[in-house]
Amino acid sequence: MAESPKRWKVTRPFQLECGTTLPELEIAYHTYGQLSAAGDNVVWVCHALTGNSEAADWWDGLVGVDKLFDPEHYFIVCANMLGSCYGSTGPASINPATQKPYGHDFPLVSIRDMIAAHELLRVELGIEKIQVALGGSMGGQQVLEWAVQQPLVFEHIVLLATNAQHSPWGIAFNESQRMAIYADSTLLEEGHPEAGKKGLETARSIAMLSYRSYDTYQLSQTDSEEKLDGFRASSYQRYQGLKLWQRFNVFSYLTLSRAMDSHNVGRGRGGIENALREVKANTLVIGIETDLLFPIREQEQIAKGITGAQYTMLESIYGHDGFLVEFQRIETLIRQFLFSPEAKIDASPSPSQAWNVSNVALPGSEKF
Ligand SMILES: CC(=O)SCCNC(=O)CCNC(=O)[C@H](O)C(C)(C)COP(=O)(O)OP(=O)(O)OC[C@H]1O[C@@H](n2cnc3c(N)ncnc32)[C@H](O)[C@@H]1OP(=O)(O)O
Ligand SMILES: N[C@@H](CCO)C(=O)O
Repeated sequence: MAESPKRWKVTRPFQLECGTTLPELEIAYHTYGQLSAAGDNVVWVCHALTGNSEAADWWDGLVGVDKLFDPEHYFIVCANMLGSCYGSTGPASINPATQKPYGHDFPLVSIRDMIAAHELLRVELGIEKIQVALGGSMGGQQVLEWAVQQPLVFEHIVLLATNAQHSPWGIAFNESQRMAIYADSTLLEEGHPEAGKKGLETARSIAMLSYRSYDTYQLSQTDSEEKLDGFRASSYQRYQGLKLWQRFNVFSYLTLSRAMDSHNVGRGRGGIENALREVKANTLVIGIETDLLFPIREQEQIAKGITGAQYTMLESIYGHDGFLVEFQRIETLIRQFLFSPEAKIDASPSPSQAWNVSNVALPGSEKF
């Protein structure tokens, strides 16, 4: 990370939905800009599974000087989610009871627990209203859950490539990744320098198949010469696994994938439709045509359930990861939603474009 997050320690016990209590809580977060005297310039970004609180880094097309969310005008907050490994309390944190990292003993956390932590921080920062909250994937799950819980806090929400309840399909992907992690016999080996490495690498490789699409692989990983073995797509899978291992904690990965599975805004609220009716924010829902993991019918369901919500679909070859990559087109959609609300964003998906594959360059494709 280019800039270290701020850290706020909550020294009282933090009750989790599963019934366990964390004796204390630390929240790592970034802020950009200043809260206005009227408190009317807050933008809150929720990051996705392996993201962090440095929104101006991983979403630099949207957050930063001269960007849509410019710190000159907005007070932008992004907090590392509970259970992650980028500064907030998670499996890599020291368990006060043992004075050792929680590791595999870290309790089950839910999306609602993450929102409880965000809520503590919101109050600590003196924020009463959030003008715009936005997030994709697991970040969108958090924003939606929060807007259901605290309808009066939010003016606008933007939900990208997300859902109201994590699907059996999504849970199955997550379980397959957890199976890969547990199949690595080094995972719980104390003192092993690379405990869980092979498992996490394999999990990321499986996950990539759900984040991209046939066309992304076709475009970036087609071999230029005929061969029997040693294909580009194979080395890409291995590299993506290694890259995650180098920046992530395997126990956080297990924790966060379980938290994602727990997501259901309808739980204990009489179902999803009832829950979505609670949302009062002006809402924009963005789906990605090629998203295999959170198919667009999930975003259509959210948009149909929230009164007055607008829905639009992005045509993109990036699949689910499009919410991290297609920031220019996302910026245009959000700008229109926020500043030209009278020009309704087209809610009906337009017919698919035929992609001219030779014209599309993917990051990294030139190197292999
Ligand atoms: C500390 C941190 O970095 S946290 C960063 C914040 N992270 C997040 O917010 C999580 C979400 N982000 C992501 O998931 C990703 O970063 C994305 C989706 C935005 C982009 O994914 P990327 O992996 O960067 O892009 P892509 O899939 O095109 O892969 C490019 C990489 O694969 C490499 N690559 C491409 N083809 C091959 C191949 N055949 N074999 C081996 N490596 C390959 C490229 O050289 C490039 O490597 P680099 O990342 O070291 O430069
Ligand atoms: N690429 C994203 C996918 C999950 O939305 C991540 O690693 O967080």
